[in-house]
Amino acid sequence: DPAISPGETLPDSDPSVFHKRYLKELRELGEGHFGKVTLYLYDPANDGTGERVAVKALKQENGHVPDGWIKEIEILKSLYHSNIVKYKGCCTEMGGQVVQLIMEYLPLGSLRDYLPKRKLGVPQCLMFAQQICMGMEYLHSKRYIHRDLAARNVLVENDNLVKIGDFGLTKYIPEGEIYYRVREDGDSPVFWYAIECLKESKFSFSSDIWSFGVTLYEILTRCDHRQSPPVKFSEMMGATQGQMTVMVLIKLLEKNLRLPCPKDCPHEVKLLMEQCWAADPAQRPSFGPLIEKLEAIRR
Ligand SMILES: C=Cc1cc(F)c(CN2CC[C@](CC#N)(n3cc(C(N)=O)c(NC(=O)OC)n3)[C@H](F)C2)cc1O
Repeated sequence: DPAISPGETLPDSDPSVFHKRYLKELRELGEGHFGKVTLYLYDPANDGTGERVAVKALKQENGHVPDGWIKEIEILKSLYHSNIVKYKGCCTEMGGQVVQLIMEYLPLGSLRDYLPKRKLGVPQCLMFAQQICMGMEYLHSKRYIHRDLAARNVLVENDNLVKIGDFGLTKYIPEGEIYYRVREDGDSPVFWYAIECLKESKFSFSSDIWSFGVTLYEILTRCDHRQSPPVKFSEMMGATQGQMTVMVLIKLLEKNLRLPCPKDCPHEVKLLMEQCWAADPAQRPSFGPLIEKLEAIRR
């Protein structure tokens, strides 16, 4: 007897397996040091009725898949939270020598694309900030540190929902450890880095809190380019070049200079940002208490 009876269809293959031949490139969404994110239509019926997906791919590695890349895919695959972008699957090529990460597509893009156009009020900005804290609290609960929290990596689903959208620098912190040590790489987001990251490349849950403070600053400036952290810090530092920048930035932070308070920033929010930027990592709040504080302020 046939494997399946006439009229019966084969159960759909694994929905997390995406076939290269059905991925139709639409446009590039972003470019990173190690690869890029591209918008595709996944159209197996080949009639344009498919769904749009965001595909992250590494720049062509010579034949082998870096284990850090597999780690990033495994991390996103293991995360289920309303404030974290959804993993959809993978597309493998050349017998697994190239693996692409397939995620849900959020057409409104990142906070940096969205906020300058939408002119939201402070309560809505604080709601977004609170949702970032919820996603980050969940990430930390699984002992991951993000290491690249910034408005450019937060996606907008709609006027009431944002999601952390990229985990390119996320690392696991083993039980009993506090810090993750890395060698510096070229284009680190130094203006989002805590002082101990700049000085000793020591990343921790507390250094994510510092980056959240910078992200909150960005949200309150509505991601106005003229007030962006690189622009603002460069004004405070005067013109610098290359490695000098980090040294001058460290000096400035050691003198307890910080990003200025955005114009319509409530006083309690200013205090909250300054706590996130405490020189001593142990003095910084964690994401749970930040959620409560933001709840109290925005209500
Ligand atoms: C290989 C490493 C690497 C490559 C990169 F390009 C980037 C930078 N990239 C991150 C993903 C990005 C921003 C976020 N979050 N984004 C995701 C979506 C989505 N899922 O819909 C989206 N949507 C959108 O723009 O709609 C108009 N943007 C945007 F592509 C920038 C970071 C990296 O580590």
